[in-house]
Amino acid sequence: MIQVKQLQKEFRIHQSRAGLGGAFRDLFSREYKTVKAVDNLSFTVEEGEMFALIGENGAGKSTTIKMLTGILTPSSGDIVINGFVPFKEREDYVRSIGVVFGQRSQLWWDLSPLESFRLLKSVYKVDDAEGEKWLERLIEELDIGSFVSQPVRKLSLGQRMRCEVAASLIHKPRLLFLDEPTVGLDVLVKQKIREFLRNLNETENMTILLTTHDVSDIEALCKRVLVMDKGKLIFDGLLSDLKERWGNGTEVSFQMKKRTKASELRNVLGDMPCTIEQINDYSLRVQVPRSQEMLPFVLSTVMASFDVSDVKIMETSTEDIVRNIYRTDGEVANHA
Ligand SMILES: Nc1ncnc2c1ncn2[C@@H]1O[C@H](COP(=O)(O)OP(=O)(O)OP(=O)(O)O)[C@@H](O)[C@H]1O
Repeated sequence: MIQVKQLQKEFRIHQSRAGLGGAFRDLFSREYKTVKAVDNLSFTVEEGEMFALIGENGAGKSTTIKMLTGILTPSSGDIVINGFVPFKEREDYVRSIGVVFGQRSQLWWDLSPLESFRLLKSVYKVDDAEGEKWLERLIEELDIGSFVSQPVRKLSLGQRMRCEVAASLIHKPRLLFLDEPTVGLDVLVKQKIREFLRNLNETENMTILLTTHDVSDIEALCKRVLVMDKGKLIFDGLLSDLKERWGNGTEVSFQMKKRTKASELRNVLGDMPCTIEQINDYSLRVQVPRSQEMLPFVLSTVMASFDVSDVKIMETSTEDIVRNIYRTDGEVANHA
């Protein structure tokens, strides 16, 4: 579905000189700096994959999405998506993709989403009977029926975002790009959008690419993750591998029925390489290393030896993982 080979994008940025004299000199000769926003990016994606592109601010995610959607022309390298070269065959290509930019709207502000949907239907020349059935399904699954006839400017962010997702899918594309689709939304709306996307991927085999800063988006939706840093791809693989290699392990909190000291827990866990922290007289936190087999052992040993009233298991967040990758970025280049 997607083939990207040695993709590069450079921007030439004007450098302003300092002070009044500098501004005066700028009038006659300008200084420029070249920024490599995307640097030698290569990856392939099969039809029906749902994957995430992550990285810190300025890593090059938006520039990549803009090249993949045909908005920007690469400085060099190749992109072939669904048989099209995006920036060369834009008109035909955009009929096969849907795009949601979390920060920008594709709905008409003074019209209702429903009117925008109808306009988009005629822009994309969507077949009427089938298109209407598809639209009904989008309205139902995104649960937007109760406000789809109100002007967009009167909708809340969460309501509008669900309408944006519907608008991007009016022409039933094979591929959907979402740039920060859940930014600023509350938990319930996030959940609704995620559920919808999962269902779309399963029932329509739609290929979905997501960029996000919200780690729970990735955990809920994607097995595969691409991590970018300073324009380069530094990891391409399973989220589970990413966690195994760069995660901090698992944190388990035990709430005890009786007063329990960290030293008592240490006695039963023996030489197990985990750290134990006393939270208060009745609760303790155990940091279990990455190895998968250790967690069941810690849980069963502690439960068998103490009167435990509650247990909470917390996995390392993907944000921690990305931070860990950045700390060792010299080493990770080999894993992309
Ligand atoms: N139109 C442009 N002109 C000049 N430089 C640009 C332009 N667009 C992006 N850049 C630069 O390219 C680099 C990558 O930017 P990009 O927006 O792709 O990052 P990002 O990973 O999407 O970041 P964020 O998470 O903040 O959106 C940055 O250094 C940015 O300043």
